[in-house]
Amino acid sequence: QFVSLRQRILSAVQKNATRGDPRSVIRAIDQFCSQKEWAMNVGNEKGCILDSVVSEVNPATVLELGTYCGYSTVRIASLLPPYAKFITLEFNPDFAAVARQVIAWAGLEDKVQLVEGASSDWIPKIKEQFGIKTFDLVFLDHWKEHYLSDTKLMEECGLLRKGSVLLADNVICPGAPDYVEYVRSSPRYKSHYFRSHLEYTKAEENLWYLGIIE
Ligand SMILES: O=C(NCCCOCn1ccc2cnccc21)c1cc(-c2ccc(F)cc2)cc(O)c1O
Ligand SMILES: [Mg+2]
Repeated sequence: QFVSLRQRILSAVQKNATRGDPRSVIRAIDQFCSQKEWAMNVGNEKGCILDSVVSEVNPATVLELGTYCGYSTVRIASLLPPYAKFITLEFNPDFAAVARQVIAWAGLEDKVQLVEGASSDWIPKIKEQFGIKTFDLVFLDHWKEHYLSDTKLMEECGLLRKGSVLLADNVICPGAPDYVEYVRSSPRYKSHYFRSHLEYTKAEENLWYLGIIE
């Protein structure tokens, strides 16, 4: 009977990765998606850039918008200090169900809080629900047309501070032109991009790095 792509990704992890070994989980997903079927994980090339930003920021609080199968969630969680608080938000319950199992296979379920729902509903509730003042790092990888509105919403909710870093995937493909235009022209942000490629392809892509300067 029909097995969804997300289920095939989970099976590839359970078959080829070692329980409790995040790197083997990442490798298993990348092998499956480069050899068998494309999927919208951030991928290894952009993933290495993500790793370097997480290591440099060394965040105590992280928000990820867009869990999907948990690939970037595992990459980020495996680099966080023990006291860190990491919230990842997924809209699609089927993706969230797979992500929970991928995160658990990596042995990182205690490092991550996976929340199901829409960013516009959850962002205003994060402070009281999770006892978080501001985020040191935000990884945007959800609906591209919500990057700008959600960044403004995070500002309004006081979730960002001077020094907060926002990292956005897919600013070229599928693209978030209004977001790029807004942050580039705003004096509040210092922004630059890391040249890369769309996951598992040769198509040009950038990871858009954004530092809040005031
Ligand atoms: O669409 C993409 N991601 C978003 C998923 C839905 O996110 C929904 N979603 C997740 C939390 C969440 C919270 N609130 C609202 C919506 C919320 C996405 C798409 C592509 C892509 C590139 C080329 C193509 F030909 C086709 C697709 C690549 C990527 O790397 C992506 O990330
Ligand atoms: Mg993406």
